[in-house]
Amino acid sequence: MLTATDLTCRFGPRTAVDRVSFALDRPMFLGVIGRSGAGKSTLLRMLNRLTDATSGEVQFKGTDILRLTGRAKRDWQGRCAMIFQQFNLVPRLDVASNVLHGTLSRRSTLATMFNLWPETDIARALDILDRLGIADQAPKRAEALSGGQQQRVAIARALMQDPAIILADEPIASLDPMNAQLVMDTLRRIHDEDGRTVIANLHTLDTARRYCDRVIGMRDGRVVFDGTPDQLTTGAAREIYGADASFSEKATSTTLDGLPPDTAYASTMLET
Ligand SMILES: Nc1ncnc2c1ncn2[C@@H]1O[C@H](COP(=O)(O)OP(=O)(O)OP(=O)(O)O)[C@@H](O)[C@H]1O
Repeated sequence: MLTATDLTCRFGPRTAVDRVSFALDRPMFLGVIGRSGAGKSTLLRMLNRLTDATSGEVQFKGTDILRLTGRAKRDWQGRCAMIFQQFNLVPRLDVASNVLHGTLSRRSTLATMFNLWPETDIARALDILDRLGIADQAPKRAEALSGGQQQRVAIARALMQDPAIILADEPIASLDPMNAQLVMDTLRRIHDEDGRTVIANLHTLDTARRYCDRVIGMRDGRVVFDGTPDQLTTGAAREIYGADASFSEKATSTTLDGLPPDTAYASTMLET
């Protein structure tokens, strides 16, 4: 279905992603973990064509993704929607309009300028918001919502494109544990109910273990782990995070509440 072969990205002398290969033979929930700078965001951005690969190949259902240009490239970016850590909403715009912006790639400039949305699109946007439990927020400005609500609006905007794949670049890194869980539950539900593939960059092991069918671990641009959550042992985590024998599982946990302050601090250091 989706195959990456020897995917590489160099920024000058720096190799951000180094010959990464993986194949998804069916829709799944894939987690990508690794410490800061491991190349996770660059990998996702290459899949979506936001960043140009230096070499390698990406195939989706027989299409050579890295060769797409113009309209075909924009269509791919719709089928492979991306959500970001900082939500990337228009803060002063109402929630419903933010969601409707998910259809921008197939609208005329004139219709966009005059904020003219077809009724069918408006009804669909409201249905999606309802499904994600935030329909009552539709008239509010995006900036008035909590972080967890804003991320669900971003997911709703992605769903407007009816994507086959959702790429989530650290979707919960700015959220408190409760909102992080809400957002991860939402992404998992979208995979389970719609059969969409979700590929999520995650900072924490416990989240990867809990939500993913498969986990890829990156270190210095390379894949150093590719397996199921069960195979993600403390030893495997050490290999991914490059930590020494003092490596603590708790230091990559999102559940900071029960941890002593210094452990929570260590977690923050690993995560940023
Ligand atoms: N546009 C760019 N120009 C130059 N270097 C870049 C660019 N984007 C990323 N890099 C470098 O590539 C490497 C991988 O970065 P990337 O953001 O993909 O890592 P990451 O694992 O997603 O890290 P983080 O969790 O901090 O976002 C880093 O060394 C980063 O500094």
